[in-house]
Amino acid sequence: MNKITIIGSGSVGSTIAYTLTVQGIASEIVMIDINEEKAKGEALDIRQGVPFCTPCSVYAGSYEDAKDSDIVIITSGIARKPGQTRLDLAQTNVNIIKSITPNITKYAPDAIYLFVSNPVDILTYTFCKCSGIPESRILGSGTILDTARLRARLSEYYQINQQNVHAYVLGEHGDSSFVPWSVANISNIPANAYQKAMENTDGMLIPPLNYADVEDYMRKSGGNVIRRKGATFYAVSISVCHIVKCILSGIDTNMTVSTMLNGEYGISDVCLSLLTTVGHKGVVNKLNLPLTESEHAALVHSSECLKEIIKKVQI
Ligand SMILES: NC(=O)C1=CN([C@@H]2O[C@H](COP(=O)(O)OP(=O)(O)OC[C@H]3O[C@@H](n4cnc5c(N)ncnc54)[C@H](O)[C@@H]3O)[C@@H](O)[C@H]2O)C=CC1
Ligand SMILES: CC(=O)C(=O)O
Repeated sequence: MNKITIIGSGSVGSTIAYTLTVQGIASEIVMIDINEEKAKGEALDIRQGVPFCTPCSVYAGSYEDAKDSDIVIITSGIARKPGQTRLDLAQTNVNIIKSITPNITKYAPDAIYLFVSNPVDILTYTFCKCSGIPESRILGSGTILDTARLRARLSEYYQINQQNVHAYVLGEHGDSSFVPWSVANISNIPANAYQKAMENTDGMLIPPLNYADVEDYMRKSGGNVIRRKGATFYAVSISVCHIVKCILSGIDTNMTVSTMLNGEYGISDVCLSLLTTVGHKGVVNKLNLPLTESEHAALVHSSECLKEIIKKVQI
């Protein structure tokens, strides 16, 4: 029996509920929203498709209904508008997190908390500071979405299955994110050697990968989707369901998610994404990747950008 509570039944929250249901990941899903009618409508719409899925009870509820949840996913807040940065949203969404924290922790003190609302690193940090929940049970989806976008791009570039692409985005889920290319590989071939390896095997000629262009594509992906359809919710929901699936499976899995740093790479008191082992009880370990000097500097820069925001918002 896996019980998941989702706070916020907007595009992201309801798509996560739908995806969890279709993938048969949860047996009970509670949907909470300040707009109760919206939560009821979304839950009903999903529930009416359940006869064709693995049995799952999906319903709109109150905080009390979150009792005994294994995982609580937070998607409530104001979505980023075209042209708006994630960080513009910071104070409004910090206030929402502070208002819901006592309500949800009262009923689900033992849950793992998974943040999606933006700015996700700042909200994850806020919850670490004000909830009393152990840091090992608090994570933000962080750069898992950016990592998925990077892998998608590399897979398109090399025309190879995404499963063969092992590359990560670290730091802020935002403008200061970066790719540690020194640890990126395609089927265990370092990213900078893969193009040569392809030429050797089948004579295909493709230009060498332009790292800056790929990172630019990755960082602009969210904005490009929002410009076209007003919001992003499918890729993030699939990414969040991957995290949930890994937690519930009990098999430790490495992924890029946002957690509180306590001295890793010399950085403390900020939440950002590192390659992190996530398991049944939440955060198991943060991997100490052998970053180059410039990659380490990029990570420190990202932490400083986030700390600037933390200084400006009232937590
Ligand atoms: N971390 C990531 O990779 C991504 C994060 N997001 C973020 O997810 C969040 C949600 O996005 P959407 O679902 O598109 O927005 P949305 O506007 O469709 O839904 C937000 C929902 O939160 C609810 N809400 C607001 N205040 C609340 C409160 N105090 N208690 C309970 N519910 C409350 C609203 O009624 C609304 O239904 C945004 O902050 C967005 O920026 C979106 C995509 C990717
Ligand atoms: C909205 C957002 O954070 C994204 O799509 O990356």
